[in-house]
Amino acid sequence: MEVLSEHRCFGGTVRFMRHDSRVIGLPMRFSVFLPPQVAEGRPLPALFYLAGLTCTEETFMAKAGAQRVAAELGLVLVAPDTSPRGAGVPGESDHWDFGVGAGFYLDATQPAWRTHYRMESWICDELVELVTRELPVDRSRIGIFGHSMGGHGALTLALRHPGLFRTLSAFAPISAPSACPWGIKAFSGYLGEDRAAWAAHDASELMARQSAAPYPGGILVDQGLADKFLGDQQLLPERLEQACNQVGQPLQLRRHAGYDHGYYFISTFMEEHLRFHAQGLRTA
Ligand SMILES: N[C@@H](CCC(=O)N[C@@H](CSC=O)C(=O)NCC(=O)O)C(=O)O
Repeated sequence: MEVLSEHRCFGGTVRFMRHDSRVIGLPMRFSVFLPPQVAEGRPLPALFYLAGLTCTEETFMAKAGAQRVAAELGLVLVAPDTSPRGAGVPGESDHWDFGVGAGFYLDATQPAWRTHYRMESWICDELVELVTRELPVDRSRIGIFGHSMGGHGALTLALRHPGLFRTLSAFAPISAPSACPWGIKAFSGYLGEDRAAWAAHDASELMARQSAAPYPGGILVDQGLADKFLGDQQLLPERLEQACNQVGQPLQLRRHAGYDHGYYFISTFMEEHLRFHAQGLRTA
């Protein structure tokens, strides 16, 4: 693991990191925030944040305003990049919502993409292993959250890997990707036309298949009502709400008048998400 840069922040440290990923077959970047409590020498709870389309490992650290409260709560923050970079797939940078910056947190199965576009295995296998080995992180107390495409990632990775992430929340997640233009484009490209394969990466469909509530302590989702992408039917939070109701999964889906899709919205509610996770990870 190589430290690319390091910045003091609220008594802790923001680090930008790169490592040679075995799973992706390329160097991958991520950022971490280590709170001041690392000096106490005990493993700390950690939160993985998955960012949205066009973002990098820097977006969350620079824009979400999470470090002050994470420093107070003693939470390590980990923010992975949103796709492989330099895979060399023809046309991979031609679209802002597919390819580079748009890995959709799944392992692609289609020939052009499947060698390098393996974001699910990178995060759930390699990165969790790496940060728990190299940083003072308690593997039994990891939570996950994310925004938009990253909200889809947080929800699906949590549901697909029971027990890995103890707490779960999202900002304006793509809640039913099989039924929205972004998801249909990404799933067709990465997974092909088999709709059963899509369902296994669709948060609402995964939730509807649960036999019991996977997060009995609840899931927190915030959604702005002035979000352009909500109006464009890209997010479909009502489908997640319906699936949660169906299986008895407690969901706090908070709809906020006037807020859009961007980081002004995210930073407004960031503190409440951090406290929600810290509370859940304390009792984990
Ligand atoms: N270029 C796009 C807008 C891209 C965009 O809004 N990305 C969002 C995530 S959208 C879903 O995953 C984002 O987080 N952007 C980073 C930011 O700093 O706001 C367009 O032209 O509409």
